[in-house]
Amino acid sequence: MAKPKFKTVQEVVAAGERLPERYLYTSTGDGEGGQPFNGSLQEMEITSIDLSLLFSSSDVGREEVNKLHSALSTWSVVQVMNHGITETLLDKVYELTKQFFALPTEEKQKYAREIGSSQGYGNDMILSDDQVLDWVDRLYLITSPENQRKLKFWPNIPIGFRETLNEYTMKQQLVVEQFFKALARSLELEDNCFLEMHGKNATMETRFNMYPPCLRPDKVLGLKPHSDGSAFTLLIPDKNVEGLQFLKDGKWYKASIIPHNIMINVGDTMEIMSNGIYKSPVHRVVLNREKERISVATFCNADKDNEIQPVYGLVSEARPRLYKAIKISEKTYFDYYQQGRRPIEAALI
Ligand SMILES: O=C(O)CCC(=O)C(=O)O
Ligand SMILES: [Fe+2]
Repeated sequence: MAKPKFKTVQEVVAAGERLPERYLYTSTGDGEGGQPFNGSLQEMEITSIDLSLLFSSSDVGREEVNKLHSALSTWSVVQVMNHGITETLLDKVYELTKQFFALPTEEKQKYAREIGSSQGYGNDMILSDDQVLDWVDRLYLITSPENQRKLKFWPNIPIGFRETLNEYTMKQQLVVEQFFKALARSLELEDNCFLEMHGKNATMETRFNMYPPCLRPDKVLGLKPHSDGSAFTLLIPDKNVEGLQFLKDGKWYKASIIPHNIMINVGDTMEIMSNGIYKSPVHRVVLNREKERISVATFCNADKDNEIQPVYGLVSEARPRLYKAIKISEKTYFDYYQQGRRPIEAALI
C-alpha cells in the first residue's frame, strides 16, 4: 500500500524552515466573536460528574443525573470523576504518547498511515489545495472491537504502548457503557435505547494528538473549529498546557481542566439521537509558543451500517423531529471537516 508523502509538523519544526503558508490563517481571529486565537479568554467551568453515583437510586444519585442533564444541555461537556480508571493508568497513557512522538522520524514512519486510510501515524489529511492545515501530528487507531484493530499501526516502541492501550481501551469500554445508560436516564428513557441504535459493531477510535510549539499561535491553529462525529468523545487533555476552547453563543471559552478527570463531550451522533437536546459543541485547539501539548481523544462511533436518528421517546408534537435518519461515514465527515463545515448539517430536516 502506498504511503502518503508528507512532512509532519514535527519535521517542519526540526527543519527550522519559515512557517509554511499552508498553516496560516490570513485574518486574525476567525470571524466568530472576532477574538484572536491566543487572546485571553474567559474560562468555562466544566461541571464535574461522579460516575459512581449516577446509578444509585438514592436522592444523591438522582441529583447527579440532574446535574449531568443540566451540564450537557448548557455546555455539552462534562468532566467525569470516579470513572474506575486509575490515575497511574491515565498518566501512563499520557507519558507513552509523549514518548512515542519523541521518537526519531524513521521509527514513527513505520506506522505511517496509508493513502485512503485514517489509521496510523501522520499529519492533517490533505483533501484540497486551499485547505489551511492543522498544526498537529497524530496517531489514529481503531481500538475496539478487537477484530477491527490493525496491529501493524500499533507502536512496538515505546515499550508497553500496546499493552497499555489495550488496558485503557478495556477500562474505557466500561465507562462508555455506563455513560450511554446515564445519558438515557437523564432523558427519562430506557437504559439501553442509545446503546441499541449505536449498535453492536460500534467502534472506539483513539487519536493521540501532539501539537508542537508554534511561533505564530496568533495565526495558526492546532485543530480548526469542528464538532466530533462520535456519539461522545472521551478526552485526556494535557494537564500542564492549555489549548482547548469551546464555542458558545458566538464566543470562545477556554476549557478548565481537572487532572485525572476524563472530559466527555457530546458528538454529532448523540445530537441526532437526542433530537437536538444534547448539542455537539464546536471546539478548537490553540497553540503555545514554547510548549508542546499532548492529548488523547477516544471517539465512540456508531456502527457504520446503522441508521442514526432521533430516538422514539424524544420526538413528539411539542418536540418535532429535527433530523433525518442518516449513516455517518468517515468520508463525509472529513469532507465537511476540511471545509470548516459540520457534517450534522446533512442530517437537518
Ligand atoms: O486536543 C484536544 O484537547 C482536543 C482534541 C480534539 O478535539 C479531537 O481530537 O477531536
Ligand atoms: Fe474534537
